[in-house]
Amino acid sequence: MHVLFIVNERAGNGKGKIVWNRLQRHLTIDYQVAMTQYEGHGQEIASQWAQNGRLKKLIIVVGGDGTVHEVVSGIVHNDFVVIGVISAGSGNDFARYFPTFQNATQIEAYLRTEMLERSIDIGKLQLGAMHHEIFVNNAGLGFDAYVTKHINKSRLKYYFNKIGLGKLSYAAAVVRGLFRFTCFDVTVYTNNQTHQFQNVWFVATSNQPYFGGGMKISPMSNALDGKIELTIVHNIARWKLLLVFATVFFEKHTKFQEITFLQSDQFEIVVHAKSVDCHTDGNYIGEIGQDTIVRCTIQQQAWKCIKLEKTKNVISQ
Ligand SMILES: Nc1ncnc2c1ncn2[C@@H]1O[C@H](COP(=O)(O)OP(=O)(O)OP(=O)(O)O)[C@@H](O)[C@H]1O
Repeated sequence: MHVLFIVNERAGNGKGKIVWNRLQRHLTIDYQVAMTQYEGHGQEIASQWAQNGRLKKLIIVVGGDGTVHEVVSGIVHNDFVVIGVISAGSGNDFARYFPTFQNATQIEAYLRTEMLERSIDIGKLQLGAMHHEIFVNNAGLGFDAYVTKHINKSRLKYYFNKIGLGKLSYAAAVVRGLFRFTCFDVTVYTNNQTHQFQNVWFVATSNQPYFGGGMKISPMSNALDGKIELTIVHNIARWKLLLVFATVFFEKHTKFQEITFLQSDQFEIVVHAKSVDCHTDGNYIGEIGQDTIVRCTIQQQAWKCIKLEKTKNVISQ
């Protein structure tokens, strides 16, 4: 099997480089490696390499959720490529649910044995008539995307990262956002029903349970079931929203009446606001305008992930 490592050295505030340096010292297999040089490069590398012949191939991503998102975007619906991941990001929600490699020994053992794989669903967001994006883990409209946008722009991120306190820039952006963010109204159409929500903080669309770096926001999500779950946080006081963020780590947030969960294989979400921020898998993708129709669908068994026999990850059980 041909093996390509796609490495984002910048992932996890430089963790990608450290993890790759350590990993490559222990690799004894034949492999190719490509370093991502800019945003979107992971998708370009993966799609070019995947076109190359009809032999089975393994791409191992060294990076975080954003890099996995790009690479899977590049190979979706390609039957010859299997994806493995070595986590080196900040949030690493992918690794909390899907099986991942931990070291070179495990990669080499995988290549020596049956090389099991599993076909996984992917979410798709169609934003208006033109733009569409996939999501491996989740996508979001509203507060979480707003926070992501401000972290990306923030000078604080640069300084905090320099002194190894990258997570503080996230906390600072959340607190700032709590006071500045403007809520919006949303209409959701699904299964011949219409749901109206006022004063919405965010709408998360999930293919797997984890979100935002370890929050199990959508406990019923399953990346094999052909369904997407929507989590809508609405009409909630600022202080109570903080409580939601605190309780979500213990799955107690499901008791709040201000959180609505919906499940289906397709949704139409219409945002009633001048502009609302969006992300897919934590990558900021821009703003949508007043009354844009966001169509969210699921494509079943759209890409292949490694299957490991002995792992604690949910999807392997
Ligand atoms: N050489 C590069 N320079 C700058 N940005 C890059 C480079 N290579 C990749 N990127 C971008 O870096 C972004 C962040 O990477 P990634 O999501 O893997 O790390 P992370 O944000 O630390 O982890 P997580 O998403 O798990 O929190 C990706 O969306 C990708 O587009």
